[in-house]
Amino acid sequence: MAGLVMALTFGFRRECRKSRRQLRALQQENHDLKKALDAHAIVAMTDTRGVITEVNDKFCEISQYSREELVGQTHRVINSRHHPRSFFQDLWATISRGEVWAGDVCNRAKDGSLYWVQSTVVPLLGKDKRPVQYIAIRADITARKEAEAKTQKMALHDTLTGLPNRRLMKDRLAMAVSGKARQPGFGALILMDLDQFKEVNDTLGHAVGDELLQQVSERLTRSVRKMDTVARFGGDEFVIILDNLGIDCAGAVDSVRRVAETLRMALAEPYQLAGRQIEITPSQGAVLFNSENDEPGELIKQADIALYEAKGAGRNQLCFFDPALQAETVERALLVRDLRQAVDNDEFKLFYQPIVDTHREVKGVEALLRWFHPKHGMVPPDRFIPLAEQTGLILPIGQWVLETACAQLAAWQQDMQRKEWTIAVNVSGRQLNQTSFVGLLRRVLQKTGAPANRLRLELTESVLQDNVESTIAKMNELCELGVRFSLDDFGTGYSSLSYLKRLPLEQLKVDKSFIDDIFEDSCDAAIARTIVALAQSLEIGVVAEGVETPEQMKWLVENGCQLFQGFLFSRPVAPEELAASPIKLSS
Ligand SMILES: Nc1nc2c(ncn2[C@@H]2O[C@H](COP(=O)(O)O[C@H]3[C@@H](O)[C@H](n4cnc5c(=O)[nH]c(N)nc54)O[C@@H]3COP(=O)(O)O)[C@@H](O)[C@H]2O)c(=O)[nH]1
Repeated sequence: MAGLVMALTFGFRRECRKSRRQLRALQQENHDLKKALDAHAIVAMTDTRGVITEVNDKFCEISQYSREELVGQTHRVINSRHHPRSFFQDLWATISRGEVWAGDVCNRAKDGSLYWVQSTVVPLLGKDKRPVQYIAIRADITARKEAEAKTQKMALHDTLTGLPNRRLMKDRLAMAVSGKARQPGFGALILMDLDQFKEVNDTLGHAVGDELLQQVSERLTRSVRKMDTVARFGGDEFVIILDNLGIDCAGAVDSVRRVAETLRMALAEPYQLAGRQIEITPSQGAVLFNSENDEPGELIKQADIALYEAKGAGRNQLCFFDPALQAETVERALLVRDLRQAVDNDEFKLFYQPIVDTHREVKGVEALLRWFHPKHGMVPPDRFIPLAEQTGLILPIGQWVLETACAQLAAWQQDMQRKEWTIAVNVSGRQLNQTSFVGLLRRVLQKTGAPANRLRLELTESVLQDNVESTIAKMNELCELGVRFSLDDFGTGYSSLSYLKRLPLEQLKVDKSFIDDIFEDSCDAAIARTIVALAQSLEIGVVAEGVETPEQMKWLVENGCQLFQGFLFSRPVAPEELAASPIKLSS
């Protein structure tokens, strides 16, 4: 028995020593695990109410609170208010069920700075399988979140100005439009473009242009409410989204007008750039929206149409989108698209209208452009010349006209009947103002071999309104090449008689509108008579335009006019159809 007791005692002691060894080993393992966890993770333990019972050093380090300040508090102490209430409601619902919750949390440190943690909250369960406490294990992911935010900002913001870019603007517009389902009322989209930006870029360089865009962005942002969006649409185009403009349409229109005016005034203050004072004005197109069914892409197009109207109406102003304009604008846009191809596709033809003397002998012709559109047939110049002017396409088209007319003049040098004819070509202000215009015409004359003294350039009075001095200088340079000038549509503009005598003109053309009514309107007759007398006293020629009846011609001859153009003699025709002199009068 004693032997058995001893054996049991030894056995028991051995077992106890073994258990102690195992316990020490377990404690060591636990300690190592804790050390490893502390080195890597931010750890906190809470009770079931969320009161912090234990935190590790990393928690104190990242939150900047001491252990004493944290234990006994809930996690509210580090709440950043970044997440909505529902975020934490979801967290608590998950862990209260005894499930693990994982997610990214933005917290606020003691000094107010924000930090991000990737968080896993593990409930420790009691015998009844209900949580008795929670362990939160977190990793600092602030750097990753900052990098992500930076990438996202770059993807959604314009690098030059820092403003929301086109993509973000479209998102915000889509949000504002869809918000109409919950909150009725008007919002508005303003599309804005800087009227003189191209000149700033061209004359002062792109660096100055960039600085101007930055200053414009700041002024725009300062001029609207925080809730409004100012975005850069691209180039010198900006978009402003206004929301919550009320449920009354007229009131919303008034608000948009007020904001547009504020923006216009903000941009009107001179800019100091590259040691120069620069002034710019904006053109603005606006459209209202008040239904979640409005299409953001369509709204942008409509604001663009309104912007186009504002520019066409003289710039530096606001136009609202008018649905009636839409069809016309679409048609115009299609025509411009086709006009771009027209020279290359050989769709233009020059027609010629004779200019005759008192014996109906042809003395020259006016070249008049015709566009034979593959689908629409003949498009009248009144329809496409203004579009060509607005888009700058008048430059390549005008060059084609000059080349074709000069080639015709050169060809007529071999034709005894037409050798002496002149060709008058209409030249727009935009063409004449090109710095390279004199060189261009010199090259065309050389290339075609046309006699320069048979070429007439027809200018309208409007061309002479701006930069009179430089226009006179350019006209004199062109005269040295041998070409001559006519002043077209005379009497319809605001020509100053004082500079008329300084212009190197060969003739005035009396506008058709005066000839039309010489028998009905005594004023028109007096004006036509005065223009003829003026030309005589300036010792230059005069051509009466739009002569349609023999009576008109008789009256003009009696009043001293020597040259005539009009349907009475011939409509503009293709060169091969030009009648021989003297022209038989049409009945
Ligand atoms: N910059 C350029 N402008 C051009 C060019 N080609 C034409 N145009 C301008 O387009 C406007 C319309 O021209 P068009 O339809 O050719 O009309 C001309 C004549 O057909 C018309 N005319 C002439 N006589 C009569 C007449 O007796 N009755 C009547 N109803 N119409 C008549 O007048 C137009 C000529 O006008 P003008 O140029 O003022 O002499 C017109 O403004 C053209 O200038 C081009 O190549 N470049």
